[in-house]
Amino acid sequence: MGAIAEKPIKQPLEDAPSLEDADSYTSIDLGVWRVLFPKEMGSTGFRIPMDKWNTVILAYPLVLRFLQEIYNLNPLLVILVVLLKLWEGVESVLMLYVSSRLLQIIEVGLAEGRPDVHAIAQAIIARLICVTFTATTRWARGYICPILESRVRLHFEDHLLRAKLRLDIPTATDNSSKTQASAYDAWRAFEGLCDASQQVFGLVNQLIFISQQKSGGPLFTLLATVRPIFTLMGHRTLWMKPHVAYSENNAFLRLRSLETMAASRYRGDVIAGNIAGWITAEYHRARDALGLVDSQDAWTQYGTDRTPAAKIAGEWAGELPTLYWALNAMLRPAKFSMTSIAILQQYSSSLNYSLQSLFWDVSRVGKCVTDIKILYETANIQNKIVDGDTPYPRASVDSSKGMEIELRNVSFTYPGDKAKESALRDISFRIPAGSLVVIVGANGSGKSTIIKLLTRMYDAEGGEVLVDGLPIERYRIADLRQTQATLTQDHNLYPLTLAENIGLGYSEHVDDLAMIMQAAADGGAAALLDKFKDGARTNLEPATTAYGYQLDDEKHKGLKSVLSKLEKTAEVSGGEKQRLVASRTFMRFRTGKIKLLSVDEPSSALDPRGEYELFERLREANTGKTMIFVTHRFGHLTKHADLIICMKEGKVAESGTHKDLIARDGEYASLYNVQAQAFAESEVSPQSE
Ligand SMILES: Nc1ncnc2c1ncn2[C@@H]1O[C@H](COP(=O)(O)OP(=O)(O)OP(=O)(O)O)[C@@H](O)[C@H]1O
Repeated sequence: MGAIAEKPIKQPLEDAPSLEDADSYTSIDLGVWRVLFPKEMGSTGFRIPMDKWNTVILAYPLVLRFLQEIYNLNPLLVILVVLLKLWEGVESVLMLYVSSRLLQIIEVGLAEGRPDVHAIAQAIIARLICVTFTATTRWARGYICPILESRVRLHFEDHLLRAKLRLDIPTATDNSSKTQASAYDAWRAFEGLCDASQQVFGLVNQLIFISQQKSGGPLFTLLATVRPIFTLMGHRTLWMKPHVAYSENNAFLRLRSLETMAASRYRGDVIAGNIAGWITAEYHRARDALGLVDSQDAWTQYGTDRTPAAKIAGEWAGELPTLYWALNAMLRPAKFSMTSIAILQQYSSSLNYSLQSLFWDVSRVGKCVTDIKILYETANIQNKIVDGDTPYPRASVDSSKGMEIELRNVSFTYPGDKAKESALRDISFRIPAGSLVVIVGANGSGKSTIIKLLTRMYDAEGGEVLVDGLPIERYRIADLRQTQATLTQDHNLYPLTLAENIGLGYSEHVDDLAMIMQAAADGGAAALLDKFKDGARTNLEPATTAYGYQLDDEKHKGLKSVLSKLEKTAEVSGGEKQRLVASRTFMRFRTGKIKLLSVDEPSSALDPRGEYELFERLREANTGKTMIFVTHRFGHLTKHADLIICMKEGKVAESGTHKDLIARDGEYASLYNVQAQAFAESEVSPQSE
């Protein structure tokens, strides 16, 4: 261990992140954390966040629209929920009233030596009625709110589903905070607004009631509010402050990485690599290196008082009501009794509680309004890939052979890319309509990126991508996508039936089983569909709602077996998945509209026969289509290709037919020879022995 302990903790980050606009924020260090705040806000002390309230006020029309939408879902339910919430504000005052009334009646009875049984019984019955009504309204709230919640969530889920589905890739990546908005936020925002209104209503009721009581009065009411206001003003919280917290403590970052390695996704690698011992030793070493530096989350550390002064002052402020009745007892002894002291104590603790709840609920209003804004903004996010207005195909162009493509001096860098060089640098080539093109090249040379530009997943940064002689951006995206079929290894299976997974290649015919079975046969998935009891109707990963809690392996075997049956999902191999996705592409061909097929290494998991058959069937479907294949394997495809584009480091190294490129003896020939040589060696070796 001694030797290990001397090694430096590896730097998980090469450098501290370079922070831009350093003048616009201040920072504080909290243990392993650094927290950045916008400068105008400062990092410490209490400040009324006027900017936040301005945001709240300016968002008023949006909040109104939000409330209106919820109201329209079910007006009766909404009115009921709001009334029940507001009732909470009346209930506390009512309880104060009946409690103090009972105490006063008892006091009078005790003083006179003759308790007024009738009045006491009345007060107790009033109290019981109050308690029963309170319990009933609480039950009603608990019963009715979830019904409204479920309606609100489904409504906003639908809204968000549509908003998110229309986003293109660069926009979705750039707006990740907005696209993470959830329908639950909508309900939380509604509930937050109701709670804040209820707290304001309840507090106003209490203040009016207490200040008008003989044993209370305005001065007492004022004194009773000092402590909660004082405590809340001194309360430091990161919760509602705009901030960024991050850690550059290498020992801490190392601990977090090592801890993650216990997750189930690394299980296989950790066991196979036999590195459990190494992980634990490294963990201990990082823990020792961290020493006594506080690694609790930044929020907790920020809220911890540095000195006891605030606490002491808060407690003193809390003594003001006591001081009030103690002084009154001395100065006006005739007007004071133990009962009035007890009532005053009730008032002061009730005000304390209400003010704390009010502060908490009102401070949540800012977050509620922000959530509402995000919900609506998600639907208004402008896509980065701007739609064109030219229909495709154009009536004036003969596109019966397929799509004609030309790239002129195209350059492209992925958004936020950390690489030194762009993914594509000044590339040009032309693909005549109806050609079979193969793009080859080393890993990372830009092959897939070309396909992404042709399908408008991204737009080129420099240069032009022309489709049938017109810049691709001029066409309507929906038209272009209708005429393109893309088959890559990145495609996923949907959590739907196998038939739907294939049928969605042509969504208008997703129920046409005969067509789906034909597409499955073309894509090599027919045997796979036969494998399952439910055939094409099998859902590999049905959305599961089953969950078990606190189940003991031994004691609850029965329940565990029920759970494992309910959770059952079916697995398919990587090659089988590729066959299903390929079948989806064949289904897509049946639309009869496809003019460009882009195939990007979709066969990595297929056996050699499967791959051969897939490519043959794709080639056979070439009528009226331009076909572009990205591949690392030099076989019959490259031999059949009308054009081979050989990429190197983001540029076109060379292009031509197989024969041309072999004769040129350049990059393509060198890549080809590496594969050809392996077969040549294995063929000659037995003879040479
Ligand atoms: N989403 C992305 N974000 C940032 N950089 C990316 C992204 N996708 C690819 N790149 C980078 O762009 C460059 C070109 O990638 P591309 O996927 O086009 O290469 P490729 O030739 O298809 O590679 P391979 O043969 O490994 O599939 C690479 O340097 C890669 O790291």
